[in-house]
This record gives sequence, structure tokens and C-alpha cells, in this order.
Amino acid sequence: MFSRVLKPVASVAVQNGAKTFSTSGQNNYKVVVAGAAGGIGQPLALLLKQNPLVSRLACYDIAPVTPGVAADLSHMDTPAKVTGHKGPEELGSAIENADVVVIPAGVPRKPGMTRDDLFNTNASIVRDLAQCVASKAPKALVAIITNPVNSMVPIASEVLKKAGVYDPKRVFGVTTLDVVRAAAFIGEINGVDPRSVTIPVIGGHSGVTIIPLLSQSQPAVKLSDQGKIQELTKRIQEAGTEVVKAKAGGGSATLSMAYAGARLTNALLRGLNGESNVVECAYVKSDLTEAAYFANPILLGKNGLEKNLGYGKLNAYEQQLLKEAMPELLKNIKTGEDFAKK
Ligand SMILES: NC(=O)c1ccc[n+]([C@@H]2O[C@H](COP(=O)([O-])OP(=O)(O)OC[C@H]3O[C@@H](n4cnc5c(N)ncnc54)[C@H](O)[C@@H]3O)[C@@H](O)[C@H]2O)c1
Ligand SMILES: O=C(O)C[C@H](O)C(=O)O
Repeated sequence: MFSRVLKPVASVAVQNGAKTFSTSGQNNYKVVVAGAAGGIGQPLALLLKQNPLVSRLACYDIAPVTPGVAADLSHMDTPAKVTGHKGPEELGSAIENADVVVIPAGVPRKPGMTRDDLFNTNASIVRDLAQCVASKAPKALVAIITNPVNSMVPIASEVLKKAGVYDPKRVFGVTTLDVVRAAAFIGEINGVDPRSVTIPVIGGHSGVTIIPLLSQSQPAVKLSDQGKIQELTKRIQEAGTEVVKAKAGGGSATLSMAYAGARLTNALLRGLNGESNVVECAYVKSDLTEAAYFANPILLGKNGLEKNLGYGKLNAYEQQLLKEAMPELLKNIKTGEDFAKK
């Protein structure tokens, strides 16, 4: 059911030693990575440079190395044309005419911190980037990786609302890493290729708000007792912290996040390109629960979110997880909205 990164969308033919890409779809999208010089941004840009749907890749960051990152990527023999944009004065040219803006800009956690501890620094970064999207690419699909995702999506949404260009079908919080992790862990438990595992993860992207629906895993998770199911649930919820601890002050997940971010971006592009049945989990504007934003499987299309697919039937344990998540999710959303309304 879920789409996967770099699913072949255009055939590559070799003619006289030169690679040419078929033009069955539009294959001609501008993608911006805002935060492109960072731990996530660089490998994410590396993966996107290889995506045949991307014709222009704009790398934006405030770091001095940004033009160098773009120059480096531009030597890859894939068609996407790479541009580098450093600092706020070059933000407009990065964002202008974008089809998709992916945002991994902002600070990551260190051991002992929660994602909410990043709010004060990251809120204004996401607000400013969203303001630029509103003026330079109001129709772009915006995918927010920056933490805390649960609060950053409401901020960007409120900024776009204030500017009169908000379309709830075009703003996505990136929760793909939770899905990727759940599939990786289940693949290991079941002794199968993790790419054959389909598992929805719903709610939000922090601690108790991450709700893996293990009862809906395909194939079924090979765990005999409820204690083991609870252990696996906890591991998926705390997987980000597992990486933060292992990196011992050197940041949080970057490589698996770049993979997950490239997968979601590819799905957004495939939807824009008119492909049908493109489904991913993402944190979007929602009326499924009392939370104004909620993650679950969505169908993607030419205008972004085509259809919210809901989350199906929860078992008693998953219903309890949802109940526990709700106060935290509501608090995170309010924090974001209050900041943006100030
Ligand atoms: N959604 C998820 O699943 C997920 C997973 C991992 C990390 N994250 C989050 O992603 C964010 C980035 O993580 P990282 O490891 O890449 O951090 P990093 O510090 O390695 O990189 C962040 C980059 O953002 C840039 N930046 C800072 N302010 C900016 C601005 N105003 N405009 C443009 N760029 C700016 C920095 O210069 C840096 O290059 C963090 O908030 C982290 O918590 C989210
Ligand atoms: O854990 C973090 O702080 C980064 C990210 O949200 C993750 O889940 O890896």
C-alpha cells in the first residue's frame, strides 16, 4: 500500500553513452531543501538529486558551506539542475516557483532533551520559511521535518492562513521515519525483507503521540504475547531517542531521516505527476479526532492530499494509546498555533 523511495517513475535509456530520461509524466519539478547544509539536508539533497522527477533542486541554508554543497551535488551525472542559496537574502530565489519545499532547517536534540525543548529555536525558523513560501510559491507542497513536528505544522499552517494562501491539502508533517522504523523492526522480528512490510503509524511525531498500529501490520507481526507488542510499541515511540543517545551529543537521526524524507518527497512528486494509488502516512490537517492535525495514511494526488484514508479499526490497546496521546497532541498543536498568532 505504501509508496517507496525512488520507485522507478521514468525509464532510463542509454543512448550513445548519454543517459536520457523518458518524458511519460511531467518529470519537471522544482524541489527546495531548506536546511540543505545540515545533517539531514545534505543526504536528503543527495537522494533527491537522483530522483528523475526532479528537474531543479534548490539548496537553501544559512550555513557558509551551502554554495559548496550545491557545487558538489551539481557534479553528479543526473539531470536535476542544482542551485545553492545562502542566507535570507537568497531565500526568495530558492523558493520561487517551487513545487515542493522540504524543511529540515533547525536544531536537533542532544541527550536529555525532548523534541519540545527545540521549540523556541525552531519555531521562528519555520515561521520565516513559511512566510517566504506564502509570497514566492503559495501553491507549493510543504513537507516539514523540523522538530517538534507536532507544533511546526500548525505554525506553518497559521502563517499561510494569515497570508491568505493556506490550503490544508498542501502542508505535511513528515512522520515517514516512524513508518520506516516500524517496518525495519517488524522485518527483523519476522525474518522478512522490511520492504515487504506495510504498517501504519498514526498520531504525531513525539513519544506517546507516535502510535504504531501493529494490529494492522501486513504481514502480521510474529509476536506471541501482548507484553512483546507493548515492548515493540515503546521501541518505535522511543527510536529517535535511541539514536540521540547513541550519537552521544552529535545530534539525532540524519541518514534514516534523509531516506524517509526522500521517500515522502518522491511520493508527493508522484502524486503531482498524476500517478494513482500513492499512499503514505503524514501529519496533516484533520477532522478524524479532536486534534486539528493528525497523522495517518493519506492518498496523494495532483493537488497534494487527495483523500484522507483514516486509520481503520483499532484494537483495545491501540485505542488506549490514542487516548494517552491526545492531551499531548492537543497541547503541542496549541503551542504552535499560539506562537503563530502572536
Ligand atoms: N521529522 C522527523 O522524523 C525528524 C527526524 C530527525 C530530525 N528531525 C529534525 O530535523 C531538524 C534538523 O536536524 P539535523 O540533524 O539536520 O540538524 P543540523 O543541525 O545538522 O542541520 C540543520 C541545518 O539547518 C540550518 N538552519 C538553521 N537555521 C536555518 C534557517 N533559518 N534557514 C535555513 N537553514 C537553517 C543549519 O545551518 C543546518 O545546516 C531538527 O529539528 C531535528 O529535530 C526530524
Ligand atoms: O529524535 C529526534 O529528536 C529526531 C527525530 O524526531 C527522530 O525521531 O529521530
